[in-house]
Amino acid sequence: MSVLDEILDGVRADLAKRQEALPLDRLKAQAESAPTPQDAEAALRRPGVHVIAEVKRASPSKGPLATITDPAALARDYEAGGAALISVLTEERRFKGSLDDLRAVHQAVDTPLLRKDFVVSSYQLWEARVFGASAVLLIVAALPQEALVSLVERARSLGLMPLVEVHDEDEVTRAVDAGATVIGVNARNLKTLEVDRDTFSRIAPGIPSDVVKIAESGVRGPHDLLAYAGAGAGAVLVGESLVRGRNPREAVADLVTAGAHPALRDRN
Ligand SMILES: O=C(O)c1ccccc1NCC(=O)[C@H](O)[C@H](O)COP(=O)(O)O
Repeated sequence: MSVLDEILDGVRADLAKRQEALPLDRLKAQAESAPTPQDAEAALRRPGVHVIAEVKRASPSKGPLATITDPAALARDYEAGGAALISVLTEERRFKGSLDDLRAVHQAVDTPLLRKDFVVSSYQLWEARVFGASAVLLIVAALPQEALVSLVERARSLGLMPLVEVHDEDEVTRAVDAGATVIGVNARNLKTLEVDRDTFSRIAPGIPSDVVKIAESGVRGPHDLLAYAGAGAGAVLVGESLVRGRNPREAVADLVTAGAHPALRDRN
């Protein structure tokens, strides 16, 4: 069984418990008083190469990454550094995240939020709405095509931007067929956990030019952002190097400064 399959088993078990505790009709009722999502895609389509900064406590590949006692304070640092989006991991078993983290971050910042999880059901999209997200991650490798198409449509109907994640050319085809307008290329192979930073430059040329391309994983600093930008990325998604670094606000600001270089701002 791959790491991804193990994660998905845990996600389904935890989801079943939440659905039992709060049936969908009651969750939908909560969504009526939920905050209106922001236009996350518009934020990514502004000129320049953008930074999506991630609240990431732990990972299957590295175990605990940082003691994040106050995710809201970390998110405020990310916002002050200029992040275009903030990603909040809500998977509990392997990443030690939670929907409470998402809510706490939503109450602390105005930046649009990405719910980063392993979405297998529209129930999780409703949760994302209720807890303050403006975007959700949909991982092609985790979903049959019919479910992917349906979740892309449902996310949009709820006002959430679907960020569709791929790792190879076949998955790009599936993402485009599902109607994705924002595609993330993950340098991390979710089955082996290996990070190969060349994945983006190999795969990105096959993604239609009108799609926002996000390079995910393995960004250590501005030099990696510039390399991804050179291969066509419109944004980078960064977790580990920010939560492990000494000053997350400065680290985000350094990336944002690199992404705002006139040569990158003027190319769109
Ligand atoms: O981070 C992991 O080990 C991992 C393992 C299995 C599935 C997903 C995983 N990570 C999710 C991500 O895509 C990253 O959190 C995100 O791209 C940021 O990556 P990094 O900057 O390398 O922390």
